[in-house]
Amino acid sequence: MTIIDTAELTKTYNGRGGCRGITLQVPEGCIFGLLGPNGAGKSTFVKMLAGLHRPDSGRAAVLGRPLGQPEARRKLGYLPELFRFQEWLTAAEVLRFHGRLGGLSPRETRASAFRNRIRDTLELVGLSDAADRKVGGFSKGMQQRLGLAAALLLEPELLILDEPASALDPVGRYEVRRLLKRLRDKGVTIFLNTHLLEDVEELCDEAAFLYGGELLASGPLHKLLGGTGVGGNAGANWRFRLGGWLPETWAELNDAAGGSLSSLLNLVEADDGGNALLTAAVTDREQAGYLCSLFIRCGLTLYESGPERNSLEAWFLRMAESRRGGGSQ
Ligand SMILES: Nc1ncnc2c1ncn2[C@@H]1O[C@H](COP(=O)(O)OP(=O)(O)OP(=O)(O)O)[C@@H](O)[C@H]1O
Repeated sequence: MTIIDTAELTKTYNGRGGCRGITLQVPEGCIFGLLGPNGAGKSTFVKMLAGLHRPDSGRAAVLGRPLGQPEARRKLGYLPELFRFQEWLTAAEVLRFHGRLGGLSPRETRASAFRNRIRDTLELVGLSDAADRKVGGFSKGMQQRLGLAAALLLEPELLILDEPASALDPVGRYEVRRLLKRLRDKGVTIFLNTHLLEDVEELCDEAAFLYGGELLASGPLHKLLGGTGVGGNAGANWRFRLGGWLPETWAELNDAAGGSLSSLLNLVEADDGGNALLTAAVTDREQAGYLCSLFIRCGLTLYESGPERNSLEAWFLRMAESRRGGGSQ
């Protein structure tokens, strides 16, 4: 099922800025990253999805229903880019208030099931100890965690997060990444607007790139990166550091793989000590895992295997540069 489906969606501010003609599909159960430089139109697009901005033109459906319909909004969790909470309330009280905003009756928000839900949600975002503290005394990172808790509170099917980790320290970012992966595993679709490319690289199955209010590219991440030829070989997006490499190793690996290796794998460098760096254009993690098992079967030591670092950054810069070169701005 397509969870977000837009066609030529447009919103400008008195004819300026915003975003124009955005046609985008987000499949169910994925983490989708929205990328683009400052002022690209990302937040404008996200606000339309969340029902906060009315489009000037175009069509969109969220969770199978037209934008802004209460039925779809009930299944949607939203963390805005700029949030402010009632400083005089405690964290638990803020969430109870969000329960009311989400359509629960006063009785329902006082029920023990909902109190437990508040407790569990605060635990999910690492705020258990702060449940009864006033939000006015929270650090920015704690407030962002509370914002995430508010978005998660009513167990949404779609989570729209506008810069969810911008105020978090490295541990907080790691925890949020882990939480988002767990939610995806449970079937929640996550739409992520972020400048943190390492988060996109690690989390996102698909992504879109906005520039100057227009959509320049969208699709599965490995296809987007592959299309630009970023990396050691055309489309390389995975790297392996190996030990025990000998001059005859390549031929052995190729035999073990049935002769199909050169279209997939690229030997970037190998030294006399047997250390080798290889890159590959893999289509998914399973294919990277297959290569790892191949290396081990051939007696190599696998020191490192993971996404090619900075490939997304290189892609991002190229996309922005190509557009600037094209004189669109
Ligand atoms: N309320 C507003 N009134 C007038 N112009 C606006 C308003 N909100 C956004 N814009 C303009 O629309 C364009 C897109 O802004 P938007 O905030 O959607 O971009 P963004 O990609 O989210 O940027 P950032 O990464 O800096 O948050 C910008 O040129 C911005 O100045």
